[in-house]
Amino acid sequence: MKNGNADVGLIGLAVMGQNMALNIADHGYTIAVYNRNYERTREFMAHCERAEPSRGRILPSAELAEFVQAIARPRRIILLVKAGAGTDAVIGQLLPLLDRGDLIVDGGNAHWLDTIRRERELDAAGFRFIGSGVSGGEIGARFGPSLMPGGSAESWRLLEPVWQAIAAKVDPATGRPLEGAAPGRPVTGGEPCTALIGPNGAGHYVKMVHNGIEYIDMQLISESYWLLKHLGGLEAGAIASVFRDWNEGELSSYLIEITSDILQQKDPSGDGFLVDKVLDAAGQKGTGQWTAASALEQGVPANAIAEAVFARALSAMKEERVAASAILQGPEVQREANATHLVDAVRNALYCAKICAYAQGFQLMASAQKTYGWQLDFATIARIWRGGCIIRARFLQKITDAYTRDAALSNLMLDPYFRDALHRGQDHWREIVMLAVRNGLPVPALSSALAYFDGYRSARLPANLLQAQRDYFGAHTYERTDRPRGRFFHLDWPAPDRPETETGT
Ligand SMILES: NC(=O)C1=CN([C@@H]2O[C@H](COP(=O)(O)OP(=O)(O)OC[C@H]3O[C@@H](n4cnc5c(N)ncnc54)[C@H](OP(=O)(O)O)[C@@H]3O)[C@@H](O)[C@H]2O)C=CC1
Ligand SMILES: O=C(CO)[C@H](O)[C@H](O)COP(=O)(O)O
Repeated sequence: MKNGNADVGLIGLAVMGQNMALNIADHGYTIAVYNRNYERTREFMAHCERAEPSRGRILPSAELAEFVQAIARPRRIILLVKAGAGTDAVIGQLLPLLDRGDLIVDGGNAHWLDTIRRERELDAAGFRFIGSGVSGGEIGARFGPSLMPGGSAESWRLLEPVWQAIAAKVDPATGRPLEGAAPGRPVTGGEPCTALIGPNGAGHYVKMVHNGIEYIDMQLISESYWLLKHLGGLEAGAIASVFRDWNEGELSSYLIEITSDILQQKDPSGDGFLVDKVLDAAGQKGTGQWTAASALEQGVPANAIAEAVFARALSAMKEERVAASAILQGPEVQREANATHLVDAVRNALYCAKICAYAQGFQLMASAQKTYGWQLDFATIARIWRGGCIIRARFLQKITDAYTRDAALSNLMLDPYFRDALHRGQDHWREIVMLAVRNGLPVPALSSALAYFDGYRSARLPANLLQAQRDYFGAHTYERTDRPRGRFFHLDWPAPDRPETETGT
């Protein structure tokens, strides 16, 4: 195949692809672009002509073969197309046009098992493949996303300069994102929010867990808003101010910041605040569900993350809930007299639950790495989440510090900083969950995170009875507290004298 001059190629010019192409061009690379539907390419180029200083470095093609020919070898081709069948279709069309050694980078939200399969198949056919998580939405793709690549070290060497250039940048000491990028003027300096996560599907797995954490973070914030609204009697504009204050402290994060902005938005087509008119039915595209399913498969108690997925599912049953609300009764909501205290207590509850949510996400990755033969560096993962991605937060610096102190930390909650924060905040957290329960306000994320905290810190749980029940009806055996672990016993429950036998190890 002919060899062109473009440094990089990109396929898929929907919101993510357009913005990443511009980001790459702003960093001085010449980039060939292609989209299945050429009309989208035409509209994109028209926009570039109007408004983009780097337009001269963007080379559109109407035909896939022409696009491939425009790229210098070994080619680096980024896919930002609909995950799943769309990605396989594009790879299938590309392969006959490529040369051995060319690199395909899938930046979509792919399922990690698909990425493992694609990497194996492409490697066997002599091509290179990287599955890279991309986070930050439209603005991140444009001015600096967090990038989580998975693939071989050899493939990474080809991609690394581009990924390091376009990734979000943070101040290495404080972890604060470097702001101020504009079209044609990317930020300079700072530490890039990207690193090779591991081989094959590791990058996409970590991106999936990022999204699982995103789900629970958003659900916790939404529950906090709901409590301030119903128990505190605060209107959206007042809650926006509360979140603005919180964004100055330990809760400071992109999601808190956008929440404040959303809450202060007036309805553009009516009276009052927009948030009060947005239908309470949340969508989802699958990454949260994959995270919860993976946690179940791995046997990792990521109950709060799963609750966040279920909470979206329950919200989507809007008509059924409306019908049920006329039949099923709960308590009358009693307003809290001391709004200042309520705000403080909710802030502490949110922070404590957030610690648990991240602890669950990191425990899940720690388990998955054993299953898939990866060696994940959790300090690095936290480091590259400090900027660019949806869950970026001041908090991520604390997680980086925790895993830097102890790379083998078994649970984030055990790190001294987070342990002390949980100890400080738990009284308020319990108070808030009790208040919510007493008033019939659903707080699945705040309460399941608390159950996780209490379960994890319990030396003994009622599973003694549960295991005895299993032995009773299914001869599933039990271990004894007065014998070493790994020795199993069975009681002959139906026998009149109920003898106990040791069944082996
Ligand atoms: N939106 C977001 O905030 C984020 C998205 N992502 C991921 O990035 C990827 C791109 O996302 P987004 O920009 O939102 O776009 P979409 O996920 O909506 O995908 C649309 C793009 O995929 C192309 N496409 C779909 N099916 C095919 C096919 N069979 N063959 C060729 N092209 C196809 C479309 O081409 P056409 O115009 O011809 O239909 C279009 O360019 C997705 O995998 C998404 O999961 C990752 C992080 C954030
Ligand atoms: O990856 C993303 C952000 O990190 C995408 O915005 C994704 O679509 C979010 O998931 P969902 O649509 O299920 O809310």
